Amino acid sequence: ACGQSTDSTTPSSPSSSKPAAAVDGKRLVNADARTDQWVSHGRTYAEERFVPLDQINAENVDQLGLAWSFELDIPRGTEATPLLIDGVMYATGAFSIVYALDARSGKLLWSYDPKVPKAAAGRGCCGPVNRGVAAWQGKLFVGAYDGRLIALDAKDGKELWSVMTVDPDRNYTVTGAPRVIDGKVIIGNGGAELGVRGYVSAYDADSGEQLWRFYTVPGNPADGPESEALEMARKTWHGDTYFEQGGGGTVWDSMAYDPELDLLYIGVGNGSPWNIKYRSEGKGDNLFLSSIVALRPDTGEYVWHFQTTPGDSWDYTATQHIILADLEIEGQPRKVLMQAPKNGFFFVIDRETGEFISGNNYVPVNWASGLDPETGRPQVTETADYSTEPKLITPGPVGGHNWHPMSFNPQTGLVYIPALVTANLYADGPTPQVALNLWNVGTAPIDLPDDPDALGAIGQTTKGMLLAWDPVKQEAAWSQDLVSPWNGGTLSTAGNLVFQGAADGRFAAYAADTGELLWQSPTNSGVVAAPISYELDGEQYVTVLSGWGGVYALAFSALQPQVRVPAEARVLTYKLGGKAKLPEAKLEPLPLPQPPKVTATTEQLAMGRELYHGVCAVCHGVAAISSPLVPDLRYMSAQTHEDFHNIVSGARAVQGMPPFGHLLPPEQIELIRQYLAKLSHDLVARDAAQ
Ligand SMILES: O=C(O)c1cc(C(=O)O)c2c(n1)C(=O)C(=O)c1cc(C(=O)O)[nH]c1-2
Ligand SMILES: [Ca+2]
Repeated sequence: ACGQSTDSTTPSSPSSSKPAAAVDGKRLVNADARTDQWVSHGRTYAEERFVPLDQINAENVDQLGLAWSFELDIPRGTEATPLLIDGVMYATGAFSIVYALDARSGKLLWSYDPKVPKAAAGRGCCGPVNRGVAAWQGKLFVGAYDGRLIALDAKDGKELWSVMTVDPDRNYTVTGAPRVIDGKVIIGNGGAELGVRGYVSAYDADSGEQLWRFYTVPGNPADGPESEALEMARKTWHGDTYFEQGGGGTVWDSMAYDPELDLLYIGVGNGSPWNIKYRSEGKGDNLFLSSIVALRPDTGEYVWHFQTTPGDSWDYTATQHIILADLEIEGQPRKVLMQAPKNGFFFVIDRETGEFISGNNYVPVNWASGLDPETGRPQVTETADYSTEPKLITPGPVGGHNWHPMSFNPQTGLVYIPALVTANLYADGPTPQVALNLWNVGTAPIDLPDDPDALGAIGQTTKGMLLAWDPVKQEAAWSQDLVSPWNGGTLSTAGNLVFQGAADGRFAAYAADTGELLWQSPTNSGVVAAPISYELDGEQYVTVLSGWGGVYALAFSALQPQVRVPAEARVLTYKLGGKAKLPEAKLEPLPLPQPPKVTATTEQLAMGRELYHGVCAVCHGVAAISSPLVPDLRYMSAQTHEDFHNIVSGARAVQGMPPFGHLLPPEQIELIRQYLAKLSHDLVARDAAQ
């Protein structure tokens, strides 16, 4: 029983002598035909994340159970989509660790740890996550968080080559999955919150030699003319200081490829800093920020672009998942590209030309009143301008949709979006020097307002949605509300199902046509990754990685009190009648702290709060309310209070606490400590009052 393989190669078991991960151009281009494989990130080059299998379907999904699970080494943000090649599953975990598992049993075949220095966690915006590997002719490729692109022998995980793809003196990180096109490994990077210039590069799969690099924003004006594309882009920037702050435009996640048109599509991120006032004298479109750019994969040559947020000032990246599909629009077959970028508008673009076809907002937005019907250019409102006073803007910087992959079911014609409904109080703010390795976004630090009205407005509008979007009608078909905005990516199947994990520790299946919740099962930790499905020996499986994490999990526990999940990370594989059990979820309440005396004045505490939110909150959480991924500083012991200055200065760098001694003088560290002690006292007082 070899499933529905439609080519002559029979699936091999991991113990056979067949070469591992023998993926070539033919297999990648024809990936849709093999339901016993998942050979590239979005299953196919078009990245639909749709599996034409219906053994598990809306009628029997209630019998789905765990077949096996495998625990990962690091219980932190787990964002990877695994690959499934000839019976072997290739997954990645936090800090870019790679695992090869026997897909039938979940048994570990090998693992590879690139030994990313733990303190590097502080060099990225959003945690040391990794979204998966790519495969080509016996090799696997992983982008390590510290900027290396590493080739492994798929058979045993031995390192074959490793190249540094970034300037290690700037705050670049790599979180996205590489893609391979005709022997070229394509990889981008992140860092646009910390002052970098974005680009995407191609490396030779055999040798690791760099073949081309496409920068997404203009370089140092002092260096003279650049490529034609960048000369065109330069005309949309003002002043010449953007270069010192990087400019941004990182390509940190999405890519897709159309083999017929031979076009590689990349999703480009936000400006660095966010605030256009400090980047481009407050004006200009700033190409290719927040754009989808089409390139020739052989050379990296620019072909066309479509900018989703001209003059981005809100971290509205267009790095969100890109799906290629053929749709009938107004009676005409159209080759389209679809994206739901952070800015809240769903775009359907002609993927041959980059021409705008249609668009509409898929979540509430107040930064724009709509799109120009001809060009698709957002019509920006007064509300979006925070240059003179703070503004409550929707969506916030985590977007209406973040990196969590969506999926497209050609049978229902719907796109299933893991949507976020969020708002943020944007205000003009400082731009610390890039060399300080701090967030440098030119807006006030993330915080929540004390004003109960403003806080209420944010809290009430914050939720998650599994949103079924009709890309032809540009309207919702149905949606399901979720307690946290931050949930898993989606998978569509021919069994009229959509699979999605959730923040509150569940993996669920919904009817693709109606949205009815049909099945759910506990996952202990929260799920942010996207599932895959495949069949082995005639049986259909669904796999998803659990592991609560990513930027919202770290920073915004204060806004999602319902989400109390333990820090655990696993590969979870399900099948009909599966009987395996997960260990009991462990989430012990933390013992109440015995905080030291607060000696700071009210004014000093306010300064401590501001410093905390400027430096600490992106990992330890706004208002110091943290997820269990990193220590909740309100619960610090007396000993930790004593060691606080040393810890902040680097004493726990090997455990992953980045050193901040170079930028925080002892008086400021003390103010932060006092602020935290004050929060501890508040906690104790609240407990006593209950
Ligand atoms: O601008 C960038 O370079 C960049 C990089 C990344 C990243 O690499 O993870 C994220 C973001 N931005 C970002 O804006 C964002 O919301 C985000 C969420 C996550 C995550 O993994 O949860 N990464 C990133
Ligand atoms: Ca960003």
